[in-house]
Amino acid sequence: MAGTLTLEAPAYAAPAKLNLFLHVVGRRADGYHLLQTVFRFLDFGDILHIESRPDGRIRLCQPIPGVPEEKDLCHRAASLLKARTGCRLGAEIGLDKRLPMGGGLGGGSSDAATVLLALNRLWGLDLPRAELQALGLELGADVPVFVFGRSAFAEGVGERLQAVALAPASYVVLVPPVHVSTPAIFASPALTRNTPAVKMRVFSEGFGHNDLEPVVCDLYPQVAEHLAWLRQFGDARMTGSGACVFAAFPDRATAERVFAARPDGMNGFVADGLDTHPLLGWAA
Ligand SMILES: C[C@@](CO)(OP(=O)(O)O)[C@H](O)COP(=O)(O)OP(=O)(O)OC[C@H]1O[C@@H](n2ccc(N)nc2=O)[C@H](O)[C@@H]1O
Ligand SMILES: Nc1ncnc2c1ncn2[C@@H]1O[C@H](COP(=O)(O)OP(=O)(O)O)[C@@H](O)[C@H]1O
Repeated sequence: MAGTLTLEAPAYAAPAKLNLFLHVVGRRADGYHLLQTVFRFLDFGDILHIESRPDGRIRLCQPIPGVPEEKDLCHRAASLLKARTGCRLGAEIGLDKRLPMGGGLGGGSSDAATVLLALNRLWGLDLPRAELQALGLELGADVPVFVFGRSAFAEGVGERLQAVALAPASYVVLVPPVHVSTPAIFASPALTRNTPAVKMRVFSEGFGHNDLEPVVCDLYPQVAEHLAWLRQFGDARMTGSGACVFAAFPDRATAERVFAARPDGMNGFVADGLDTHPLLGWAA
């Protein structure tokens, strides 16, 4: 890895998430949408290398092309934690970006949560999980669930979280070659915002739908095409505000077989669902 990170710099996982369903149940006075969703983590994601720096500087070894350093969610997470705690230490952060950006897989949010969890310990801060979740919410609506660390039913804008048990599953995830703007989809007049709210005790596979999906499919026919292909094999859905689509399979071999049958030029990956975030034990 380039930069000044030592070869021993430990690696921290930043898993992808799927929204198994995503209902828009209302709108807040500030324009943000009230959602109901179930988040599931995957055993595929970005990898971060993080070390504490004694000089107080926060430095990204390999900034993402096109994302200014001060806007990068890793940098913003470290800066926010430092500012709120008055910590004098800094951080050296290397990011091995594997997740497509703006794909609805929560890559940037997951990176931010991993930085919060890792630096909380590396800087010896010992903030409780709930405080890290609240800091995460200032960075983005999807950050708290990654700090929460368990498969979750989420409400509000994603900050009210309740753990749910999910059956083991392997997922085929397809990555259509388009970049969907989350604000543009939420702002669309075509978006329905009145799916009735549900109470969730147990999640059953196949429940619900994604209210953002028809809006994205209208604007980006490639997303509709990827969904149509995957629907030959299972209950395919879009995750988040897209563009990625996924379907669940009971075992890895079946998922691998479906993925191998995809047409030339269709990209994606196969991943297993996780029950807990790899850094779950890093906050109390
Ligand atoms: C749709 C979801 C579902 O998990 O995922 P992604 O597709 O982004 O992964 C999230 O709610 C996205 O969360 P996140 O990506 O953190 O969004 P933010 O940066 O907080 O918001 C981007 C913009 O989208 C709109 N927005 C976002 C969330 C929400 N509940 N209502 C909104 O109206 C707002 O215009 C906001 O300025
Ligand atoms: N570390 C980061 N990784 C990914 N995206 C980032 C990061 N920091 C800032 N961003 C910005 O956040 C946007 C959303 O990225 P991402 O979280 O990957 O998508 P999504 O919210 O659709 O799952 C990107 O288009 C990018 O401009």
